[in-house]
Amino acid sequence: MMSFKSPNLLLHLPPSPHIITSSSSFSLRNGSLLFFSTSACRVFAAKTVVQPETSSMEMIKETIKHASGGQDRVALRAAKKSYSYLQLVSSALDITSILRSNVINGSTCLDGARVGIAAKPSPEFVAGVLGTWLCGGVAVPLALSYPEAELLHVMNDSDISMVLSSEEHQGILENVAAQCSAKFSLFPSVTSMSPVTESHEHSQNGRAGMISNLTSEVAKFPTKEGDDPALILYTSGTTGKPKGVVHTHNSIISQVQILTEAWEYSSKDQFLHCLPLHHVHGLFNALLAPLYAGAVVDFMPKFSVRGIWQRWRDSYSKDGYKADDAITLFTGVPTMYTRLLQGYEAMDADQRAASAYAASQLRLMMCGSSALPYPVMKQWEDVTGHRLLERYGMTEFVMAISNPLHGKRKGGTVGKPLPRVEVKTLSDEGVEIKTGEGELCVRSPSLFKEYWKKETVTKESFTDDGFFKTGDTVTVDEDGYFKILGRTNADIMKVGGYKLSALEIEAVLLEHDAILECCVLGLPDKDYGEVVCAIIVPHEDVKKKAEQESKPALTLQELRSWALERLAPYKLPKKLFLRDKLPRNAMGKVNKKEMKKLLEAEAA
Ligand SMILES: Nc1ncnc2c1ncn2[C@@H]1O[C@H](COP(=O)(O)OP(=O)(O)OP(=O)(O)O)[C@@H](O)[C@H]1O
Repeated sequence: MMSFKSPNLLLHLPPSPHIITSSSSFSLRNGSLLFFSTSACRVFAAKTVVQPETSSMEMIKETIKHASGGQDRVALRAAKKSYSYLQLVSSALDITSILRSNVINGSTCLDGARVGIAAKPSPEFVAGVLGTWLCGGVAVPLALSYPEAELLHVMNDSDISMVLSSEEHQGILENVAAQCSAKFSLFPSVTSMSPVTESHEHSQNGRAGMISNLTSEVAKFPTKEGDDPALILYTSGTTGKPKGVVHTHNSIISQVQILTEAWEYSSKDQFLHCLPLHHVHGLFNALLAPLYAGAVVDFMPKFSVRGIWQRWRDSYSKDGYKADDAITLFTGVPTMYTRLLQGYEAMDADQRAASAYAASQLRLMMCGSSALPYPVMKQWEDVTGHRLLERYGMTEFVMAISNPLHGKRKGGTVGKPLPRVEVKTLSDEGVEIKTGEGELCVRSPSLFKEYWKKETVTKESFTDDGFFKTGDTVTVDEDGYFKILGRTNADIMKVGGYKLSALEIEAVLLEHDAILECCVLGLPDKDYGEVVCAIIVPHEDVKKKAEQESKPALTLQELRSWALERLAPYKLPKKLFLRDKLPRNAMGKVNKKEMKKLLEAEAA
């Protein structure tokens, strides 16, 4: 019996038959099965739940055998072109040829060799990851915003054998590849659908031919187990130097199934995607899980406030019109919603009405990666009617806790554990606690395997019973909803005898009319250990008015007397810095460790 390592080669073929063989070591229930075909191939999604250690070669072969009929479905949209599941798989197979001839002299298995993927969100990126998995490699999505030195660190650390790059990034990547003795190739371009193929139904004979090609092509690839590495993602480095987080085929398939189930992703969904792909938010929540469910992913590679509102208005209009390619799902980091609200406020009355209506028609809007400030959540709800679904995740386990799709979404919390995710809270002494503040620990089928080449750090990150220690301080409310108080070593300040959450203070300060953005952190103090310090970006109009009057947009005294009614005295900021903007990374996060160093240097 042939088995295959990549459960992630998932494409959608409706109407999909139920595929169960007596010889299969898996069962098909509620998820979806991604599925590849030959150069004339296609990816299918069949509802399934994969048991651990299942090989997807079996599923692919069985799916091919039973597949019949159906259209050439759209998987992706990018730059006004559509790409079918079939075309993606076809390109993935082209990529296997490049990898095989460059990395392993024509043999079939990369055997865990690392392949750097350098492309903006595009069909090339997806085909690159799928092609790497298909021939036994480990995909390493590269951060395109990284300067050369950081790219070199990541590529040397993960010991990359080959880089696949788009033309746009050829200059820098060819150079870095040469410095770390990795092979380099440009992506072959992915053919887009013509308007004819977009609506064309393949004949039964045509499909039979494709399926038979697919079967023979796929059968040429080697067996790998579900616990083999499939993906290395580098952490953002908020808490230290970026570490390579190794995910396996099993952890990936588990996560996409968990998300599909929790948020009811389906083939009826169309996801507007505008996040980077080297972080879990953009890669799993907005790409792999929707593709697994057979949805369409619509790439907008650069976040654009105007572009997003426009895309929603093109999807729905107040006279009841709904476009065929209407967006149903959206996810973003909190700062994106802040910017979208600013864009909304700058519109005239008619455009506001049209925009608010269009946004209200989406099925689901989600938020995460950092704390969603309550004022932003409230304003978004007032404008669009959507209470944002806030969830909590991390590179090491992707998503673990979420507010519900149906049921109460509680502001200021991230909800409850997702299906099949176990959590516990440990006190400073390492004892499990049911109330009060402590470190969140997570055990889930989506947990990573290890930090790349960091055996000791990996070991230290887990409890004896296999829970991953997140480094985040949390509390649980009376209904079992989790509240993230922040990174223990960056957001939890020790002031006098108190442990204070910077995130809690930030949420309150953001309610001040003059404050657009803020960051709270503890600066060293000889009397109190640390003092609360607020770095504030004032609203543009407040800033302009203050400039005209030759005074600061906000003084520490004004801030403290306003906050006195809302915060305990020991939580009031003792230092205030006004800034034009906050230094944020690709996921909208402020690196507080870096920020502290800068402020300390400034104060010295
Ligand atoms: N909804 C949320 N509310 C508050 N914090 C969140 C939320 N979602 C994610 N986070 C924060 O983001 C962290 C995970 O992000 P990521 O894995 O990118 O790590 P990082 O902290 O940004 O970088 P590094 O691991 O390199 O320090 C979580 O541990 C948590 O602190």
